[in-house]
Parts: sequence; C-alpha cells; structure tokens
Amino acid sequence: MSAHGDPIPMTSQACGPLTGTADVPGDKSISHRSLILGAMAVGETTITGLLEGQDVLDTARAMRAFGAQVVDHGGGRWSVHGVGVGGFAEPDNVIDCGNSGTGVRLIMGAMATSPITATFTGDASLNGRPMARVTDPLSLFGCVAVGRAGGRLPMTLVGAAEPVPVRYAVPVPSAQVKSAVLLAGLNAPGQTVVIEAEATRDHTERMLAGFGAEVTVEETAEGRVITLTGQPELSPQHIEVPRDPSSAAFPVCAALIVPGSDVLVPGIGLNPTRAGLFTTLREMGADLTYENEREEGGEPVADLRARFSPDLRGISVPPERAASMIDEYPVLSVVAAFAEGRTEMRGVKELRVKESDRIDAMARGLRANGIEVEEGPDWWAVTGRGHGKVPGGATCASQLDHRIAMSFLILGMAANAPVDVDDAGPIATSFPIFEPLMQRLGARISRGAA
Ligand SMILES: O=C(O)C1=C[C@@H](OP(=O)(O)O)[C@@H](O)[C@H](O)C1
Ligand SMILES: C=C(OP(=O)(O)O)C(=O)O
Repeated sequence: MSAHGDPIPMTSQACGPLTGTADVPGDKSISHRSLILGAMAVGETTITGLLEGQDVLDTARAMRAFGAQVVDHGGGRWSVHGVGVGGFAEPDNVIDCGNSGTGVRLIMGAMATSPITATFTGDASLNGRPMARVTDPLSLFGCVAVGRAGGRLPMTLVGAAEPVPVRYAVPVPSAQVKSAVLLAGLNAPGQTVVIEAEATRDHTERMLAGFGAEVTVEETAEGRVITLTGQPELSPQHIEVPRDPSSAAFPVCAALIVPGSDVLVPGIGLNPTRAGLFTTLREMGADLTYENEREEGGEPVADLRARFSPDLRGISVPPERAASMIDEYPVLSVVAAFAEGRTEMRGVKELRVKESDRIDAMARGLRANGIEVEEGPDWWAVTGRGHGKVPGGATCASQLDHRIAMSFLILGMAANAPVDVDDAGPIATSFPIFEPLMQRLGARISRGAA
C-alpha cells in the first residue's frame, strides 16, 4: 500500500549518461521547522522554496488545526500567520501526520506545554515507530501521553497547564527528540537545557535564534549543551529554504554509477550536520566537486557536480559520521554495490526505526539483485561487485519508505537487468518531482513492472 493511495509500481533500467542540471526541492527538515516556528511566532512569516512533499503538507494542515493561518501562495511561496508561543488552540479533530516522524515528533513538542489536548495518528509506517523517545522527556514538563502498547501512535497528549523547565540528556542521537524538547521548552518558564552526546542536525537551534529566542550552544565534555530561555516572543521571519542535501543524494549517486554521466545539482545546503554522505563518497573515490561555495540564509551552500566515477572503492564509514548522513545510508549502499571491495557502515542502529527498518529493507532488495550484504544490530556491510557487474533483475519492496523506493530505482539505472519497486508512492512524501527530474537527466524509469 502506498502512503496515500493505491500502490504505484515502478521500474528502472540501464540508461545512457545522465546529464544536465537537477533542481531538487527544498529541505524537508527546514520546511517542517519553518511552518512550526512560523505558527509559534506573533505575526506573519513568509517562506520561499518550501518543500511541497506530503510530509510537509501534513505539517501545514496540522498547524492550521492548532489555529495558525497557513496560506499557499503558489510556486513554493507560503505564509504563516502565527498565534505566538503558548497560543495554540485545541484541535477539533485527530492530527494525521501521514508518514512523517519529524512532523509528529516536533508538533508533539510544540503543543506539550500548552493546556490543550491533541490526538495524533499516521500511516501504517508511522504508527509502528517509537514515540516514547519524545513523550518521555515531554512528561518531565508535565505533559501526559497515552498511546498504544510500546509507545506507538495513535496517541493522545494532554499538554502541561503549568509547565516546568527541563534539563534533558538525549539518550539516542536524534534531532527530532532534541527539537521536540526545545520546542516544548519555548512555553516553559526559565531555562530548558538539552544535552546531546553526538551532534545531530542543528536547524532547530539555528532557526530558534533566527526567530529571536535566546539560545546558547556550548561544546563540553558531556557533548553539546543547548540552553533555551523560555517564554520568548518569537518574531516572524522571511525564510528561504535551501535545497535538500538528502534529495540531492539521489541524482548525485546516480551520476557516479551511470557511465558517462555529468550532473550539476545547484544550491545544496551543506550544513556540516547534514553533509556526511558527500564526504564519504569522496573518500570512496567519487568525482564529486563543490562549485560556487557561498552562504545563504546563514547556511553554507554549494553547487554539486557529480561525474561518473570508474574507480569507486569500498571504505569503512566512521560511526561518528552517522548522524550527519543518517538518511543517506540506503543510497550509499547502492553506490557501494558498484564499488570494488567492502563498504562497512557502523553505529547505525537508528536506521532500524525509520519509515522502515532500512538495514533490513536494503539488505533484502540488494541480495535479491545479486549483492552480498552482511548485517548486525547496529552495522551492515555491502560487498561491491564493481561497475558493470551488478546483476539486478529483482522486485524490491519499498515498505512505505520513500528512501528505499528511490534507492532501488537508482540501482536499476546501472544494473545489468531492470529493477522493479513494488510501490513508489511514498516518494511523494519528500521528493515529489523525483520521477520527472530523473527522466530529464536521462534515466529510464517508468510506471508499472518491467
Ligand atoms: O529532525 C529532522 O528533521 C530529522 C531528523 C532525523 O531523524 P531522527 O531525529 O529520528 O534521527 C532524520 O532521519 C529525519 O529525516 C529528519
Ligand atoms: C527518516 C526520515 O523522515 P521522518 O523521520 O521525518 O519520517 C527521512 O526522511 O528519511
């Protein structure tokens, strides 16, 4: 089943060189945060380049349900008329966050310190994902959560009427948990402190400061200590959303494995907490360059140029890099299949609790297509066969997971036989223009089975 409708089978087959420019959509993490922080500011926030993927559209709908005026002006231009910190109204109905872990977890944080009750649900994938990682810290503020066994959605949160500030060391490397606690801290008096042992994407800290909150970040022996002063008045902003490095990963990786390719992916956000994949690919021998490096909206940005890379070699990806490329391991494993030697990925147990168990989903599909994969609870390794030697020819289950669907379609572009994906529908959650964009570069992907 697709996230929002009937399954959409898709097939991908070997193609000529991929060439041209790939204009990928806006960053998903920054898009969610723009809508949520816009809804918590006083007055009108304007946004350009918002990702209009289903995950973000579900967050826009949720912000309306909490009382913000969210308007789509067309062409990626949106405005949010916010209700202020602590100004959320109680929603009339269940909040459906679809497929989005970021959406539901950040929104839970944003409402947890207001005296309102909200019930959250999602699709079969989201309803299987762990929520205690956010409701545990939110309970420290005084919020009460009741959900299904194992802390699963559907779940009702009763926000704290008299919230207290919190000091919380995040036990898993998760920007969603960190962000939920910080957003909850906005409506608690005094200082809320979040400590993360491993740095994760820092968009929430950067954007909170941009909206006028008092936030400090200290690097200590315990890790990054983020201190937020509660109950600020957030001032509305103009946000230009940079293009998503996690979406850029797909045309970049395709260009590296399809002979003769030369693809430019302009204007990609290269925040170091997000750019781990590109470092890894370069270590593997990828012909990947950063052109026109600049700063936009406080974030480092560059045009990425990826060319076919005949001498890719397997490497060991250091565990401390995992957080900065957590969503990119599925497509990295595809590139690894075309490298010579073994690519080992350690410290990645978070991959098991994404839209699918991503190690399991990729291991099954890669093996079915003739690639050797080994795995353990928090690691996996792919033994590459080298260019021209990846058999392909199998059907892969996307398991309601956009990144799994896109990764296997990339595999098919350079494998010796077509690769089918049972349901490419979930791609619309993060990269709705994936199919036409890849076709324009020269990819042979089409609807239906081979
Ligand atoms: O904060 C965010 O925007 C995200 C954080 C990551 O999840 P975790 O916080 O669960 O690692 C990432 O996988 C997700 O796609 C987006
Ligand atoms: C893990 C992802 O998203 P989320 O957690 O928001 O569902 C992703 O986009 O790869």
